[in-house]
Amino acid sequence: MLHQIDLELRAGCWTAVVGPNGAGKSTLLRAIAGLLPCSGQVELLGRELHDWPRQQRARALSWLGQNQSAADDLTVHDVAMLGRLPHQSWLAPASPADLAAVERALRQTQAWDWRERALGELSGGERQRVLLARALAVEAQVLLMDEPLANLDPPHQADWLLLVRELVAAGRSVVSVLHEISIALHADELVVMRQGRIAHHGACHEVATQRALEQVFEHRIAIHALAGQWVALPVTSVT
Ligand SMILES: Nc1ncnc2c1ncn2[C@@H]1O[C@H](COP(=O)(O)OP(=O)(O)OP(=O)(O)O)[C@@H](O)[C@H]1O
Repeated sequence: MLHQIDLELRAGCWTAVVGPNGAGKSTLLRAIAGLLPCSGQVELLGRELHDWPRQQRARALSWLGQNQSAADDLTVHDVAMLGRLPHQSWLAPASPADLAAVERALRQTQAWDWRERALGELSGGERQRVLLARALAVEAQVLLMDEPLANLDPPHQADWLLLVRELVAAGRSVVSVLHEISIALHADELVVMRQGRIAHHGACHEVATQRALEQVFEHRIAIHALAGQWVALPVTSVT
C-alpha cells in the first residue's frame, strides 16, 4: 500500500528506488508500469498512462519484474524474442529488425552463446541475464526494472551498471528497484522509501539524500567515499 505519492521522475536519467523490505518499492514500480489499480494519476512521457494505445505503451515501457516467470522449455532466443511482441503483428514472423534487436540484447547481457538452450537449464544468474535481454529487446524509451541484479555476480552487476549508463547516454530513462545500495549510489537520482511513502527524492551525491538513506535503514548502513565512489557499508558496532 502506498500513501500520498507525488513523484516526478526526470526523463533521460537513471533513478534508483531504495528502502527497507516492505517499504513499497515494488508496489511503486508496478504502479508506474500501470500494473496496479491506483486512485491517483500516473503519466508516462507527459501523457496519462491509460490514454496510451496498448501497443504504443508496450513499445514505450519495458518491464523486468522481480522473480519474473517465463516458460522453462522456451529457448533463450525465444524468450528474448518475447520482448519484440509489441513490435509484431499477430502471427507475423520475426522481422530482420526483430532478429537484430534480439541478437543485440542477448549480446549486451552475454547470453548470445546460450541462445539455443532451454531457459530451464540455466542458473539463476544466467536466467536473469536472459530476462534482462528480453526487457532490452523491447528497445523502449523507459525501462522499469525490479531487482535487476538478483542472482548476478559482481562482474555482471558491473556490466549492468555500464549498460544502464549506455542506455541513459542514448536518452533512455531507467527506473530500478535495488537492494545493492552501493550500486544504487551510482544512479542520477534516488527515491528513498519507507512504510509506503517517499522519505526523500534527490541526487545521489547530495548529503541530504545520503542521510535519508542511512535513516530509513536505521543507521545500520553508513555511506562513505571510497576510491572515487560512494559506498554503503554495514554498521555492525553497537553504541
Ligand atoms: N499482493 C499483495 N497483497 C497485499 N499486500 C501486498 C501485496 N504485495 C505487497 N504487499 C504489501 O505491500 C507492502 C509493500 O510491498 P512491496 O513488495 O512493494 O515492498 P518492497 O519495498 O518492494 O519490499 P522488498 O524489498 O521486500 O521486495 C508490504 O507490506 C507488502 O506486505
